[in-house]
Amino acid sequence: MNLNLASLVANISLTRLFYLWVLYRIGCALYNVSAFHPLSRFPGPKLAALSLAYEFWFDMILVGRYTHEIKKMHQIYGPVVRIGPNELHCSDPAFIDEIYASGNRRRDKQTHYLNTLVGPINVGLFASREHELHRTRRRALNKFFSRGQIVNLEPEIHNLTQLLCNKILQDSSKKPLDVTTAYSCFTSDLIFSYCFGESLGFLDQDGWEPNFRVAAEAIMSTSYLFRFFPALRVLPDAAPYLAKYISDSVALLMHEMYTVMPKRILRAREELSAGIVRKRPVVWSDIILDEKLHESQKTTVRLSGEGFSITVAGTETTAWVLTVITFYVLSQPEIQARLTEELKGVNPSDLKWTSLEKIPYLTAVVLEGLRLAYGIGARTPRIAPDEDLIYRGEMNDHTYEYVIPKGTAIGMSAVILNHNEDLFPNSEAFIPERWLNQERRREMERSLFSFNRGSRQCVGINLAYCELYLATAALCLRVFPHMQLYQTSEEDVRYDHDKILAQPRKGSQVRVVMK
Ligand code: HEM
Repeated sequence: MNLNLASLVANISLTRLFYLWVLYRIGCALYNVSAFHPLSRFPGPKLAALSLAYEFWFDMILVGRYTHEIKKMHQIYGPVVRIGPNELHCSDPAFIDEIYASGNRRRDKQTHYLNTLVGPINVGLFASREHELHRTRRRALNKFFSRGQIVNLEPEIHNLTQLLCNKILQDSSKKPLDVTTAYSCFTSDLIFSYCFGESLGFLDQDGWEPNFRVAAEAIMSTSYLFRFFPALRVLPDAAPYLAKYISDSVALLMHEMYTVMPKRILRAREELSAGIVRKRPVVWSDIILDEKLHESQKTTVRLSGEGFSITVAGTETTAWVLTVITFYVLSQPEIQARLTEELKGVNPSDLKWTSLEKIPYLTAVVLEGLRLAYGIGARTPRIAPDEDLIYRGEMNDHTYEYVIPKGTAIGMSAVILNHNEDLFPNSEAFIPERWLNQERRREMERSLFSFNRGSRQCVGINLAYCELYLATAALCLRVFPHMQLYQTSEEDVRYDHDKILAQPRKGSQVRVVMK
C-alpha cells in the first residue's frame, strides 16, 4: 500500500515536471516571437524565430540542408535575416570584416555551433568559445603555419607530392580510383609528419587503405546529433565501454582519438626527455617546450585533442579542393590544355611554391577550386560580446539598416558568399578566367570565404595553398595526361548538403582510370 502511494507520488511529480517543462518551452517560444525579444526587428520566417525546431527539420531530419533554406530567406527578406530564436545570418560580403573582425575586437563562438564537437576535439583551437582562450591557443600554433615556416617545409611537401603522383601512375590494379581517397592519403601523410615527426605511411602502403577519411567522415556524420541533443555529448567519452555496440568506423575513430593520439603526445614527451632533437620543427614537441604557453594548455588530453582537430581540419579540406580541381580540369579539355600550356617550362621534379604562385592561370584554377569546394559550407556564427554591430547595405534597390545587439550570434556561409552573382557571375560554373583580371581578382579574393576570415581564419591557410599549388602543378604535368574520369558527372562534386564540410549528394565519388 505504502509502496503504491510512493510510486503514485513519484509518477505525479514526473508528470507535473513534464507539464512544467512543456509550459516553460511554450513560454520561451512566445517570448521569442514577441516584440520584447531583442531580435524582434529582424526579418525572417516566424517559425524560425519561434524555436530551433525549424533548423532541426532542415539540418537533422533532411540532413544538412538549412543553408539552402537560409539562401531562400535572403532572397525574400534581404541581406540580414533571423534564422533562429537567437541567431542572425548575413549574405553581404561587405560586412565580412565586421562579423569576422581581427585584432583586439573580441569574437566568441556560439555554444549551439560548438555542440557539434565532442570528445577531445572539444579542447582544440577550433572549439575555443571565448576569444581570450582562443588567442592563447592560437598564438602557440601560429608560428608553425606562417608563410616562412611553410616555405621551410616545402621540400617535404614536394616529396610527398611526387610520391602521390608515382603511386597513382604505378597503380596496376586497373580498378577505378576514388581520387579523394588518394588525396586524403597525401594530405594526412603530410600533416602527421609535420605535427608528429612521422607520416602515417599511407602513400607507401600497397593500395589506398587504410586511410584517415573513414575517421574524419565518422566525426562529420554525428555533427547534427550532438548539436541538437547536447546531452548525448558524453557518449564518446563512454565509447571504450560501448565498443561492442558501435560501428567499425566510429570505433576506429574513437581508438584514434582516445588511444593513438595520446600515445603520440606521450612519445613526443619521451623523446624530449631523452634529448632527441629532430632536424626540423615537429609541431607537438615544440609546443610542449613553449614556455609562453600555460601548463594547463599542455596536458596530454589537451594536446591530443588539438592534434586530432588539426589532423581532421588539415586533411579532408585540402583533399576535397584537389578533387574539385581534378574533376573540372579533366572534364573541360580547354582548361586542361591552357593549364598545361602555362606550366610549360616548369620542371615537375623541382616545383617551387613562390614561382608557381606567379603563374596566373594556375592561380586562377586554384582559387576557382577553393571557391567551389567551399571548405565549411554552412554558417560559422560569431558573437561580438562588447560592441553592437552597425549594418548598412543595399539589396534589390532597397536600403537596409540594422543595429545588431552585442552578444548576438551572427554568421555567414561560404556556400552563399562564394555564389554571390554580382562578384561571381554564372557562379555555378567552374571558370578560372574570372580570376585573371587583377583588379577584379582583389575584390573577389576579399569575398572568397573558403578559409573564413578574421582572428579565427583557418590557421593552415599557407600550408593549404602550398599543397594546392604543388599538387595541382605536379598532377597536371605528370598525371592528368594519363588520367580520365570514370562514371563521374558534375553532380558528384556539386554542393548538396553540409556535414561540417560541404558535401556532394550521398554516395558521390570522383573516380578515374588511367588511359
Ligand atoms: C583548402 C583547405 C582548407 C580549407 C578550405 C579550410 C577551411 C577552414 C575554415 C573555413 C575554418 C574556420 C572554421 C570556423 O570558423 O569555425 C578553418 C579553421 C581551421 N583550420 Fe582550416 N582549412 C583548410 C586547410 C587546413 C589545414 C591544411 C590545416 C592544418 C593546419 C587547417 C587547420 C585549421 C584549424 C586548426 C582551424 C581552427 C582555427 C581557429 O579556430 O583559429 N586547415 N579552416
